Amino acid sequence: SGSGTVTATPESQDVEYLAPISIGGQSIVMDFDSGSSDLWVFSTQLSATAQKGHTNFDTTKSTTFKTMTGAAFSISYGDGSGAAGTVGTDTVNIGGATVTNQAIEVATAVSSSFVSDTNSNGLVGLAFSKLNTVSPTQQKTFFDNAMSTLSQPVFTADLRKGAVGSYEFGNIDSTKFNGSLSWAAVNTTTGFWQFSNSKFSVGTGATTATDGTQAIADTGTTLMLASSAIVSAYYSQVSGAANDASAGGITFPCTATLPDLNVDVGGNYMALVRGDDINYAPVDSTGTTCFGGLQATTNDPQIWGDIMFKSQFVAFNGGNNSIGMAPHQ
Ligand SMILES: N#Cc1c(N)n[nH]c1N1CCCC1
Repeated sequence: SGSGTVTATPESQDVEYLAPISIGGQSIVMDFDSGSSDLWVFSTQLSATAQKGHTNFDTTKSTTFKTMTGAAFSISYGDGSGAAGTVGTDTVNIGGATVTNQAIEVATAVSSSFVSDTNSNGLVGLAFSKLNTVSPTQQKTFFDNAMSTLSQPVFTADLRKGAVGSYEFGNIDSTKFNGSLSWAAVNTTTGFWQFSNSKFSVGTGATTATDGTQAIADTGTTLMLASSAIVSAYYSQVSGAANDASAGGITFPCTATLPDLNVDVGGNYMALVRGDDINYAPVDSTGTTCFGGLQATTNDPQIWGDIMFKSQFVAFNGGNNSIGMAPHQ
């Protein structure tokens, strides 16, 4: 109902951005992910080992939780991580925006990377509901459920490099970006917030066309995974950049000057990704070699994650299936 805003806090090295939600009155810090569509949470039904260090949702302590008999979920992510469990409904409140019958996916098993990341206690999936994994009856995302009662059918991501930002539902705060938003059509067939990317330029260089590539806006991915055309053109302008097998991707001297990257979004907006944001982090404590925030993927669509969000304020419009961007204020 109305609107709601929560603070988005980066984990160390901006690996992911976490925000608090309330489930049946229990406050739980979650990873907000515009690249998936399940709301699942650590629970007291997990093994004691898995629960250790986490906030674990306890269905027995919620007076509003209702079991969804016979329902189950099982989700696996591109990085090999995953979770599975049972399903119920409860009241979810995110910064004031409330859904009373939200499907809550109660984890009974989670993969090791989730267990070890004790800052995060589950995910809030914000992609389209067609990707939700609940069976036998697919469930809707929080945003899908909230849309009809939000002041506007939108949510926004204001993510910052090494600093707190915000997620907002139902309102677009124009004090958070420069100028006006540029809107692009979203292709909803894949279930992602997917748009066309037809060209790019590096620094002040010439614009290069890309043949019909697409990209998704994915807050649940740390880096910006782009086509090899973009990535090779970009790093050709960075002296000392090279693929570094031991680091698992392209690295460069931490002293390198990184140009800005301009990427087309939907054919009518060149989104600037700051070179400074593409210097992701040193690969080790010596601070000599740095890991690129821009890495190559053969995946189509490309997966534009948090590195892009650090330069661009992003609005997701579920009313007309469009995505809006503008440089942060
Ligand atoms: N891999 C991956 C991935 C993605 N593309 N969006 N969100 C992801 N995860 C959320 C929690 C773990 C991975």
